[in-house]
Amino acid sequence: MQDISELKNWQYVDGRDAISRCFQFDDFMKAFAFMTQVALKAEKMNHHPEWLNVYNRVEVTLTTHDTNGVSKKDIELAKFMDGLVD
Ligand SMILES: C[C@H](O)[C@H](O)[C@H]1CNC2=NC(N)=NC(=O)C2=N1
Repeated sequence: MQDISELKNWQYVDGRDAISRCFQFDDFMKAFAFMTQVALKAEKMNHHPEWLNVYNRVEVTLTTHDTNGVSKKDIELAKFMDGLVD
């Protein structure tokens, strides 16, 4: 298990070696702009989130399929997302 103590708004998903955070925005377009920025970073990293968008909310779950658990790539992508909103 990776140390996620520095990721203040993320938590381990029950029953999975994965971490998640729910982001809430003013409206859909701000949520989608966030997702667009993350998508570009994910593609650059070749490391992609599992996420659900409902209107102004984006629920993100991060885990690494290749290693069946949370890896440093997940921590890096989580920090990137936090940097966009916090
Ligand atoms: C072949 C493999 O699917 C690719 O290297 C990338 C694509 N994006 C990925 N994203 C995530 N979350 N985990 C992976 O292991 C992963 N692998």
